[in-house]
Amino acid sequence: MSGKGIRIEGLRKRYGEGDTAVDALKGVDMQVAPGEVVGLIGPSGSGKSTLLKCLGAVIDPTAGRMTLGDEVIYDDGWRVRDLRALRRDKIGFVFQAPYLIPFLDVTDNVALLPMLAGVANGESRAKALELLTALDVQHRARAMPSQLSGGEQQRVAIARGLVNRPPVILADEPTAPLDSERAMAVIRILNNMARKFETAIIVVTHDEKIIPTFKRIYHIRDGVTHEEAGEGRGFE
Ligand SMILES: Nc1ncnc2c1ncn2[C@@H]1O[C@H](COP(=O)(O)OP(=O)(O)OP(=O)(O)O)[C@@H](O)[C@H]1O
Repeated sequence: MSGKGIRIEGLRKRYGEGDTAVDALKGVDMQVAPGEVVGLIGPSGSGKSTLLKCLGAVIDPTAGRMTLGDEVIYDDGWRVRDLRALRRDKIGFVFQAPYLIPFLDVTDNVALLPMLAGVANGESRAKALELLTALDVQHRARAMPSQLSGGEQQRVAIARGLVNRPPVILADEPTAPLDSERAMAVIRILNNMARKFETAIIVVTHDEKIIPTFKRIYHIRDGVTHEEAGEGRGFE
């Protein structure tokens, strides 16, 4: 892989200490190239959420190494000073529930992140509209979240995850509440966006509908990942 994308080596996470310690990640290796969408699959308690939280700089790993592009962000300790800026600028999150802010309209829900990063309001809204257009939901730009269908809300949430053009997107069960057709639409969008913006995307999922679409899958069991070729059947 080139210097871009995300790479994890020997990542460990221990919760607690002594007799009650839980080793949730026991040396995870993973790499996702720019433009690639990989699946992360594993049974309950296998460490998926822990891995996403470490990748998203939401919790501290215990040991290992993480590289984002050419930058080492963690090497037995964080190597970036401002973790908030890392989360805001380098990592996009897409969750199972869209978690849109109910009192902001669609455009401002998406524009909020660049605004928080100091981008002028007009420019932030223009960025938001560009993505809403790419996701074919621009006709709802002035609507409030409660006025949208579930699929539209999820597309707005994807726009929000992408608006700062992060090199990495972490998607946690992004299709769980959607029917087959909408789930495929979300996967198609994530793949298109990955290619268009050179984003590395990791999708945690149990969703049997979308698992065959991945070209590569990481299985996590008991805190250890194993890579497998997926069916890569596409998503039409
Ligand atoms: N804050 C915590 N303190 C102690 N142990 C934890 C904590 N969070 C998770 N664990 C433990 O770490 C292990 C991995 O949990 P994790 O939530 O990462 O699994 P998961 O694969 O996301 O599970 P699920 O699919 O059920 O959400 C489990 O044994 C869990 O009990």
